[in-house]
Amino acid sequence: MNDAATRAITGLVRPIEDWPEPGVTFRDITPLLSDPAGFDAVLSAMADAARGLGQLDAVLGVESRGFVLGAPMARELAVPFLPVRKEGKLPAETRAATYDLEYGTATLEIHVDALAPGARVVVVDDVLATGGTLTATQSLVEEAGATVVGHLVMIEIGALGGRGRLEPTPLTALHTY
Ligand SMILES: O=P(O)(O)OC[C@H]1O[C@H](OP(=O)(O)OP(=O)(O)O)[C@H](O)[C@@H]1O
Ligand SMILES: Nc1ncnc2[nH]cnc12
Repeated sequence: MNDAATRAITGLVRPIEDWPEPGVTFRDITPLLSDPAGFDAVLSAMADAARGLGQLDAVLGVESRGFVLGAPMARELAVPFLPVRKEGKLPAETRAATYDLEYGTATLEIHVDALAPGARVVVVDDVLATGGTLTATQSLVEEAGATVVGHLVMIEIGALGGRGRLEPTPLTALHTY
């Protein structure tokens, strides 16, 4: 693992206790995003991990923090960036998946014409908690006849067991709490 990325995450991601509800330790990435060297280290490490997954046809980013990481990664890898959005935001025909979060429920959507059958994609997000977000995203990809070759997150919250829900699809996390 990239030491500069690990240092950036452990030094710049801020724990906020009992937010957005009691019992949750929220991992706030905003201090890292405002540190250009730290942000660059994390993006480089994530792009390196994505290159290790072999040929990729697209990077999918999950709204909203997955956009912040996924779009610059797609640019670095020179592949399309495809947004997976919260309900009601995408203008053309969509498919949808509803899922549970650590603190609520949500629905994600993707444009029906975003993915070609057979496409190989990586899904990018900032945090893996319960795995609901990435599981729902994978189901959207598979409904399109495409394949998630890997999930890629900056931070894994190990105690919530999300990794197990994603098996056998590989998950790379730059840092696990
Ligand atoms: O593994 P899970 O339990 O699904 O949780 C992880 C998801 O929760 C957060 O997003 P959130 O839905 O809070 O939206 P945001 O990125 O717009 O803040 C985070 O950015 C991940 O997408
Ligand atoms: N504890 C947490 N911190 C940041 N983002 C999250 N998404 C789900 N759980 C989270």
